[in-house]
Amino acid sequence: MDDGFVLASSSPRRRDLLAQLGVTPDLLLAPEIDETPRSGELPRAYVTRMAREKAQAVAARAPQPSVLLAADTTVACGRRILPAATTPELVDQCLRLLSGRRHTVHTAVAVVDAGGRLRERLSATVVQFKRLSDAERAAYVACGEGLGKAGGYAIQGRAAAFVSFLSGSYSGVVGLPLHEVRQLLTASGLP
Ligand SMILES: Cc1cn([C@H]2C[C@H](O)[C@@H](COP(=O)(O)OP(=O)(O)OP(=O)(O)O)O2)c(=O)[nH]c1=O
Repeated sequence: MDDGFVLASSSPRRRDLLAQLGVTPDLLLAPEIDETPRSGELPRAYVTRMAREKAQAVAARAPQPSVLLAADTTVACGRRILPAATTPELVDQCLRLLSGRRHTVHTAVAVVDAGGRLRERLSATVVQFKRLSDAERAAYVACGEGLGKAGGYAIQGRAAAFVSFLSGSYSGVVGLPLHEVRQLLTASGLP
C-alpha cells in the first residue's frame, strides 16, 4: 500500500485551504530545509526553489506517495525578499516597508505524482497597502498576528483592512493558490 496523498507542510492554513477543495491529506509531513535565499536570488526563483526543495525533502521520507504537495509563500517588495517575521521588531520593519506601497506575494506549488514526476506552478498576486500610521502599525505588531508570517502580516486576519487593492489569487496570498492547486492535483492523478 502507498502513503496516499501526502501534504508536505506544517501549515494549518494550507490544510484548511485544501479542505476548501474537499481534499484531506492521508499523511502530514513537515518539510525541514534551509530557507536562506542565495546571494542575489530573485523572489520568483527563490520561492520556486523552496517549494521544490520542500517536496524533494519530504519525498525522500515518504517513498510511496500517490501524490505529494509542497508549497512556499514569499512576500517581495521589488527585487527584495521579505523575511518570515519571527519577532515583533521584524513585523514592524515589514509593515514600515509595505505601508502605502504595492508588493507581490508569490506562492509556488510543487506536486510529485506516483511515478515521481514533478509538476510546478507559481502564483503572483499584487497587493497594495494603505499608508499605515504609527498607531496602526503599533496595534498590529501588538496583536501578534504577523508573527511567523511571510512579510509580517496575514491577509486572513486584521491586516485585511490594510489592503486597498489586490490583483491575483487571494488563496495564494494565504498560502495555496487553489485554482493552480486543483489543476496540479488533477494532472497528477488525484481523484
Ligand atoms: C502573506 C501571508 C502569509 N501567510 C503565511 C502562509 C505561510 O504559512 C507563511 C509563509 O511561510 P512558508 O515558509 O511558505 O510556510 P510555513 O513555514 O508556514 O509552512 P510549511 O513550510 O511547513 O509548508 O506565511 C499567511 O498566512 N497570510 C498571509 O497573508
